[in-house]
Amino acid sequence: MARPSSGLAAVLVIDDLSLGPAAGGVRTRAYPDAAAMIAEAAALARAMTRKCALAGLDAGGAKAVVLDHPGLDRPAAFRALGRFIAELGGVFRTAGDLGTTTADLAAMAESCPYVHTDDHGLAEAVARGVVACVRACARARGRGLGGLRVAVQGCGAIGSAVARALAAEGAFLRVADVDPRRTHDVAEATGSHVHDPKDILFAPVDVLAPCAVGGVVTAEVAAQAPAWALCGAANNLLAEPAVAEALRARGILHVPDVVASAGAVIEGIGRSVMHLADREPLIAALGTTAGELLAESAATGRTTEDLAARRAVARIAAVRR
Ligand SMILES: NC(=O)c1ccc[n+]([C@@H]2O[C@H](COP(=O)([O-])OP(=O)(O)OC[C@H]3O[C@@H](n4cnc5c(N)ncnc54)[C@H](O)[C@@H]3O)[C@@H](O)[C@H]2O)c1
Repeated sequence: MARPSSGLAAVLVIDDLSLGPAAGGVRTRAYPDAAAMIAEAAALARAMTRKCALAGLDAGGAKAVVLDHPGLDRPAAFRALGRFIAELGGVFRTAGDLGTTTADLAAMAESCPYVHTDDHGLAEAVARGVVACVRACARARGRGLGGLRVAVQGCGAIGSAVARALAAEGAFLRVADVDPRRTHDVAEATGSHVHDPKDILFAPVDVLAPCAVGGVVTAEVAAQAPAWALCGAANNLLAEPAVAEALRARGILHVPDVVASAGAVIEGIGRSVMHLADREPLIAALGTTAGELLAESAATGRTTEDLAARRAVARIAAVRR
């Protein structure tokens, strides 16, 4: 959609509605062209479909992306986007994502009841899910979280919550952000070691927890990272599908991000659509799902990414019958 007067140029992809209304955040970025916007929205919407299906939510997947550019009149643009989403009548339930501010969400919510503006507790919900999944990796190696060495990439909303939650469980952390102030604040709050953001994924740790941007786990990371587990909250972590097999072949335990990062959507959809008084059982179940995927991968030789996708497709197919 485009609203030239406000500078709004946005793409909304609704991937699947079989399980319920489609959930997905609004991402705001300086995309190079329309094709890049469509490609990212489609990939993230598909990931949301799988994330909701695997988390046991009555929701499908979607994603909106907004072009960040010098001519963007943010209040007017996000108000227009809110009106557009309101016209859809509730098939798209949204919240924040990278680059979208609290003020942007508030502007959308002026005329749209389907915007989750209260981000209180969402990052902590993601962090509890990540901790449950890191615990599943540690268990697979006969370990606990105490003394586990974890590298956390990104010290934003999610990375800082993940670092706090893992430190509280006794893990030893290395943290890195391209913003040194954020790194410093998180390191100080959690007693963590500050690591160079350029090579945090090659740090000498047990577990990598990328919580910044997607696409960071490249073939080179899969081939050379010293870590034996990968479990982060950034969406669409793998740079390309083939990386999943490279990780498996090296024996790196990989919890797909559609499982590890589901805490926020469980909190949001669990509350607003499913009216669950207590969302914790679904968040705790992420760790169970992670453990099952790791065990099934070890038994079958399939990647956890492939097994997770199959599980999601099977749940959706069952309701379509
Ligand atoms: N916010 C949510 O509810 C939610 C839920 C699930 C998943 N996620 C995903 O988690 C990730 C982080 O989201 P957030 O809300 O914390 O965003 P954020 O903008 O608060 O934080 C992202 C941080 O990553 C840093 N960063 C960017 N590139 C980096 C790099 N190469 N190395 C190190 N640091 C880098 C940024 O400086 C920033 O501090 C995103 O991929 C997002 O899609 C977010």
